[in-house]
Amino acid sequence: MSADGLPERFDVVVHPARELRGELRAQPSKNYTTRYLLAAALAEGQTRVVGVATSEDAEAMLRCLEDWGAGVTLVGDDAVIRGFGAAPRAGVNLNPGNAGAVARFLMGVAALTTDTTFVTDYADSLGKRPQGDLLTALERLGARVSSDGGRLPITVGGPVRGGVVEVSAEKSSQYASALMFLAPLLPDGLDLRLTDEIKSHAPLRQTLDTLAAFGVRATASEDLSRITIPGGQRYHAERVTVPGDYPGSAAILAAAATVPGVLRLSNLRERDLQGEREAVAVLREMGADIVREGDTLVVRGGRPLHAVTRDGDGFTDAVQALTAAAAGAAGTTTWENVSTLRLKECDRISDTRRELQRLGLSAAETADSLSVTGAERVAGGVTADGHGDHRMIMLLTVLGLRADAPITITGAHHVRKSYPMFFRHLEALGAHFEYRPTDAP
Ligand SMILES: O=C(O)C1=C[C@@H](OP(=O)(O)O)[C@@H](O)[C@H](O)C1
Ligand SMILES: C=C(OP(=O)(O)O)C(=O)O
Repeated sequence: MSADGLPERFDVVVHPARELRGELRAQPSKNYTTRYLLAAALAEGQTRVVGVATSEDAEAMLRCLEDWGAGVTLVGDDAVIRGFGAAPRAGVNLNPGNAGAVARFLMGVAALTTDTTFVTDYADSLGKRPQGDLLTALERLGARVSSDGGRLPITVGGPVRGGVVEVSAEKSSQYASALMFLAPLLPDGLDLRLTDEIKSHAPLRQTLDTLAAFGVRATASEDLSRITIPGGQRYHAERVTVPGDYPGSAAILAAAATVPGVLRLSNLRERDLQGEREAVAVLREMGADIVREGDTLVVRGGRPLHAVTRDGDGFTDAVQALTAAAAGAAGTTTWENVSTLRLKECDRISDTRRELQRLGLSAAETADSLSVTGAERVAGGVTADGHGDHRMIMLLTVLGLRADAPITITGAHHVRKSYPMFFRHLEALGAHFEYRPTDAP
């Protein structure tokens, strides 16, 4: 059994919920957890990271940082990190699990070592995701890079001095973020030129926010196409606190908006650089009753919703949760400009369209958009594929809560990648699940 009391690997049976009612505290942010832990390890001395996430991605970052020589002590909900500064241990094999941001950020920093090799057990997920744009930028800086056609396993080695370098931001913002973490520790720093269409601006601003929190000077053009970080700097922060997680909360908010009841969800600060805070505005635009009381959102569920058309790139990690709400909204909802969704843990455009259709919903896709036509009822009584993707599992779960008959989701344990307490949180609101152990990975 795992810490959440659930089987190590399981399929979940989602029973329809008549009502969701109660209070929850949003879990710690995945994006800020990975950033603060890495920055703390790049500092010399000790940093307390208050309220870190306990997800698989957080554990992956902690594991890799320890392998690189950081001291990690978990004290209650906090992680106390003794950093290795600009000298991660050389000759190490790092395993980032299935965590894309962890893998990318560490591949950038690996230019501080003579050689670091990155491997993964998730050949069909992280192993398939593209790394070429980051590797090209690292090679332009003089790093030695070897890969399997731009995919893991990958070895990166320095030293590099820094300077002017271009990096494409069209497939992922994580490549640029990776170089931003490396930059201040290089002799010459980095003058980053982000090329092609820049996607996922919000995580780039979260990276800038993290550098500032650790005393690192950086300047960026308003459109983020140019980011300049002087070299010879040091990371330093005594203590940082991880804010609440908007991407995972978007699934809870979608559930609360589509099922009758009242939810109070706290620990979601109004001023926050996570793009997925926009999920609140989108749900309101759809007709949901959501009121903010400071850092708490109050949702009164069950109101009729209507479709919207939105550019989804600004809240990429909330698109699937919002799709679950859109599946019950009158009309056809379209998320535009979401091509990067094809490059996540699964192809979140085609695989989501397929699962929606499997549940009897009308859905469509183009190269960079996903649409769903809402239906008053979802029949349920089917087994859906979780695709090993935490956000697909959350989408399907929210649909199951509203279905006429139970929905079974395969590989539901993969929700632990970002939200280990997801099912327990919904149970606290009155949802009912069955957990069926499985030998499937
Ligand atoms: O920088 C980050 O922490 C992240 C950036 C986003 O990825 P892309 O930049 O690839 O869209 C997001 O989907 C991911 O969950 C986390
Ligand atoms: C894609 C995600 O994360 P990552 O890119 O870090 O794997 C996500 O959290 O939805």
